[in-house]
Amino acid sequence: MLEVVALGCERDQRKLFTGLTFRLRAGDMLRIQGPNGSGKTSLLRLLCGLTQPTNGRVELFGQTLARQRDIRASKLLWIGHAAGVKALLTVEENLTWLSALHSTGETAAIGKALAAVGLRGFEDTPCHALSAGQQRRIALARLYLPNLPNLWLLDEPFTALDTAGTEQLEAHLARHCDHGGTVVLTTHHELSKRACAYVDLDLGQYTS
Ligand SMILES: Nc1ncnc2c1ncn2[C@@H]1O[C@H](COP(=O)(O)OP(=O)(O)OP(=O)(O)O)[C@@H](O)[C@H]1O
Repeated sequence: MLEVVALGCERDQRKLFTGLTFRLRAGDMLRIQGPNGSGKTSLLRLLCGLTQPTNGRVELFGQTLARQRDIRASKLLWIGHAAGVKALLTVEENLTWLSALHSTGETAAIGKALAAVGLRGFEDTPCHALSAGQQRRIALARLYLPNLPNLWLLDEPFTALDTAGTEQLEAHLARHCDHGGTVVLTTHHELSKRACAYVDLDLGQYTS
């Protein structure tokens, strides 16, 4: 599904990592950890095709990612480290907007996803009136919409979540993998619930 071959990344003429090679299949969960600044976010951006590698390549379903610009959105779901919500839009409007790439945005599905992340009753609340954890939950509600791509790339998804929210997300990610999905996530958090096919990658070991 996703293959990384001899990948290297440089930012501002400074090498972050080199020689990274791995292959992910349906059902795999890859947790990327490493010190601040080691390049975890930079790696996820490479895996999404948002930036291009200095060396090596990323292949999605057997094709170089750079050549798949038009169809990437249908093959992978990316949630960045910022919640990415618009302060003046309501909770429901934000999720409808965030889901536009993958979902039809039907009201019933939006309502179910918001309920799944504990935001029932907040549908009409403008996002500037929410806490950081509640804003994060809007971004994560995308993971409860129907018809999503199987490959999820998540940058620090546990940021600002409380204990119950963290446990629920861990379980949801593990379930997704155990049903044939694939998850790549960056986090400093030790997962207590993992998919059956779980791999830990310490990016600090690839720093030159
Ligand atoms: N837009 C940018 N332009 C130039 N350099 C950048 C940019 N974003 C990040 N960097 C540099 O790339 C390096 C890696 O950043 P990155 O965000 O990938 O690290 P990280 O491992 O995710 O860090 P953290 O654990 O702090 O989130 C950092 O040293 C940073 O200074």
